[in-house]
Amino acid sequence: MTRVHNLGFPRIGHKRELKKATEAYWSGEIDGAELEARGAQLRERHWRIQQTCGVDLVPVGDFTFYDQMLDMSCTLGAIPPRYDFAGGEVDRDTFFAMARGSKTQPAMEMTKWFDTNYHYIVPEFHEDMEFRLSSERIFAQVKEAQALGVKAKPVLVGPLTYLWLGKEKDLDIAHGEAGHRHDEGCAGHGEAPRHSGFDRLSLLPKVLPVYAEILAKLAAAGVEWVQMDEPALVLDLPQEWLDALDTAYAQLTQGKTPKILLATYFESVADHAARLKALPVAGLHLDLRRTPAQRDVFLQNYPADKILSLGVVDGRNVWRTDLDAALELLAPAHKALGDRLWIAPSCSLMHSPVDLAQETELDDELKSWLAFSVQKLDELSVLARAIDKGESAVAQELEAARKAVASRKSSPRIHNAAVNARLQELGNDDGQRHSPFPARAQAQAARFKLPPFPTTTIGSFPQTPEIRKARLQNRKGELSDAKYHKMMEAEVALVVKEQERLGLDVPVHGEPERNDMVEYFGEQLAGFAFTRHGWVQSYGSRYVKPPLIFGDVSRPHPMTVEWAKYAQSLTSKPMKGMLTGPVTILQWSFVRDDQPRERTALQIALAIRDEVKDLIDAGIGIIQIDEPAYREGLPLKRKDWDKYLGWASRAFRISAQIAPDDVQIHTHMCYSEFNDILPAIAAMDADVITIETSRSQMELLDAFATFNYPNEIGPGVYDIHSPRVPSVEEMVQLMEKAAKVVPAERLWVNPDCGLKTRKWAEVTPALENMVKATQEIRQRLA
Ligand SMILES: CN1c2c(nc(N)[nH]c2=O)NC[C@@H]1CNc1ccc(C(=O)N[C@@H](CCC(=O)N[C@@H](CCC(=O)N[C@@H](CCC(=O)O)C(=O)O)C(=O)O)C(=O)O)cc1
Ligand SMILES: N[C@@H](CCS)C(=O)O
Ligand SMILES: [Zn+2]
Repeated sequence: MTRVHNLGFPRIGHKRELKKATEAYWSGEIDGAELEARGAQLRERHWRIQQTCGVDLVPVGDFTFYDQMLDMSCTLGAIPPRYDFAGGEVDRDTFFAMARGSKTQPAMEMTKWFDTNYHYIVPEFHEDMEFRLSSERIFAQVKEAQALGVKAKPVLVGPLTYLWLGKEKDLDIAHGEAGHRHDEGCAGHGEAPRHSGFDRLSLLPKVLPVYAEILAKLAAAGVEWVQMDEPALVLDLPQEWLDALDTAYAQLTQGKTPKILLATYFESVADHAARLKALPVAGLHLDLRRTPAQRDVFLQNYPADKILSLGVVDGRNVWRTDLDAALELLAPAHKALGDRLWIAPSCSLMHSPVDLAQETELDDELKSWLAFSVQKLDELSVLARAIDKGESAVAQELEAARKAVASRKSSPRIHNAAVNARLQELGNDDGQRHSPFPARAQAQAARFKLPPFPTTTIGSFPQTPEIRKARLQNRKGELSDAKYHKMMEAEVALVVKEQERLGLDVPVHGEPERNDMVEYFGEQLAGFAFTRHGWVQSYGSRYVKPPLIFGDVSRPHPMTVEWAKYAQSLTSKPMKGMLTGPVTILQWSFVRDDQPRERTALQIALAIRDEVKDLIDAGIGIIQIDEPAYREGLPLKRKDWDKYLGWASRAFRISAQIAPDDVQIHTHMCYSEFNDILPAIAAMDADVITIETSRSQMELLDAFATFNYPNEIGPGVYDIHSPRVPSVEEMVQLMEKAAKVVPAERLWVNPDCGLKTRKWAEVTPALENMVKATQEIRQRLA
């Protein structure tokens, strides 16, 4: 029999119960016992759903109150000394302090999980670190599952991936003497200082005994299979790390342990096929959605003592699976492996929304094209029955899938001749602006007459509970469109007035009308659909609802122009228009899989270009096109980088190209490390880039200087992920540091990112200080 298993189920709950429970706990509304009870309820519900869908082996340990990497750090006792962990079991307060910071200590760093929009808590390592089993959570959850009659397959982050994704830190940082406190809003900061004399791989011999202890305990608890997630294997790992894989798994398979399923996903591991086949583990999992070609490489001489799990249902996207194609992909594997073939989603389903059944507002046709987590598991069950009992046993299901796939292919909703004609017309146009940067800079200086070190912000101002509540009431029909619009206008007026009072040189409208910087645009563009409940976790208790790109993209009407015009009418200063860029919209949406991403990006670029034109026609002279996901879109394998960076920078340029010389185009980036892609950032040719740098103390700018970045830069001087108000002196110092590496006439002053997650009580004094710091720096340096 073909076994169906799952790599992970979304933990957030159908109605975001996890978010509500954790936030209620943080605010003191519920106590720890209630939080645990709600967690247990969610786990039970999710296990039952998976059983009902026919999953034979159910993942356990995929549930966490914050992040699976943080759970692993707690299990291994990898607690940075600054949290004063006394040993024993890691308590809840320590766990959340590591995630979000405490009154006295900064949180741990957070960064992107591979090329997803999920962020994990980065393990911190120091040379003398000791590891010790410090959490019983995984064992307790296994027991909980077993008591419910669930066949549990515990999931652990494997030792190689765990170490690879962590960072060496100086002990003074681990002790909390450096760095700033930040809260749960912190996502993906710049490169943390690395300890030069120590390599985290040297910790492997210390970490393995704890893994061995965990495995032994799981075996004693009657566990048959453990899933070890080793997605780091899809990256370009150094040779010594690959060699360490052999050592690690040789050690972990000694003695009485459960069988190990080593899971890889997000890319191919075909380059390591021989090594992986020779590992003493009991099975491997491959992501065939990303790279179907892996199948044959692994099937060749696949060891007779191993099972092979094939991920044929996409865990990262929302489209219904073409079951015929999946069966075709599985047929040779079944022939070669028989019952040693397992099937699964390509990766954990935590990157997919929970249940399509909740989407009562989507039209039937579109809905028939989709599968969320629950439906994906149903698809696997159909595939298993088709393999085991023949296609006639699931004829109806296969026919329904066939119809849906055919309807999606041929639907007139997908194709828009005008969009394709525009792409055709674009030809190979590289999107260069009319004049090179120096000429543009001159025209812009003459038009805007900005002072040296101009001050600005990144776009959003606090999204207050009142704003969110009004939006919800409007959606429910309890607040009319007119009243909602008036409320948002009042907010814009308040934000503009506050910026005038503060003396900011380039104001923004504050983005109060936007639920999210991508979803807002997705809701207005043709070719996009949006869901009511399609949330996925972005980090901790922060979730996003990615729009669905199902067809050719175009812009039926202006999206931001009225807001920008209104904001401009309130001030004589140049109002900065605010757009999200094509790569970020692409990256943070569920994208169509029937055409290359590049083509979809270009379509979005043309839609954004239309908006840029309308903003310009409305008199807006400065326009920011945000690209925080530019780095995240980078392929996981270096060999694929150039191709991506070529089309990504072109898509950005195409969106901005229409701007005449005296229109200043800004872009903004955050949440990533940029040093390795500076030429591609320069190739975007934005007049000004505002970029996250304050947390790394402007380290990033060294790279900008070395590369001789040609255009203007606003290195963030205020870490908006922290509630802490930076002092004037601190920001002066950061600017002085910046002015040492970038010519003063090319520098701007601004925060690291948007202020939407902050409170006014933090924002106002921080911006006051930022303006004071600028006045000082002008006196000293201008
Ligand atoms: C910059 N970041 C973003 C990423 N991806 C995006 N798509 N968008 C981003 O901004 N990736 C990298 C980072 C990740 N950072 C964040 C930061 C903050 C959030 C966040 O705050 N998420 C909110 C949901 C935002 C949203 O869509 N809000 C809607 C709906 C609000 C809502 O839940 N309403 C409730 C009722 C609320 C009430 O009564 O007060 C309801 O509908 O039931 C809106 O504003 O209308 C979150 O809450 O998690 C995400 C990623
Ligand atoms: N304009 C957006 C960018 C966030 S990355 C904001 O200010 O929130
Ligand atoms: Zn940002």
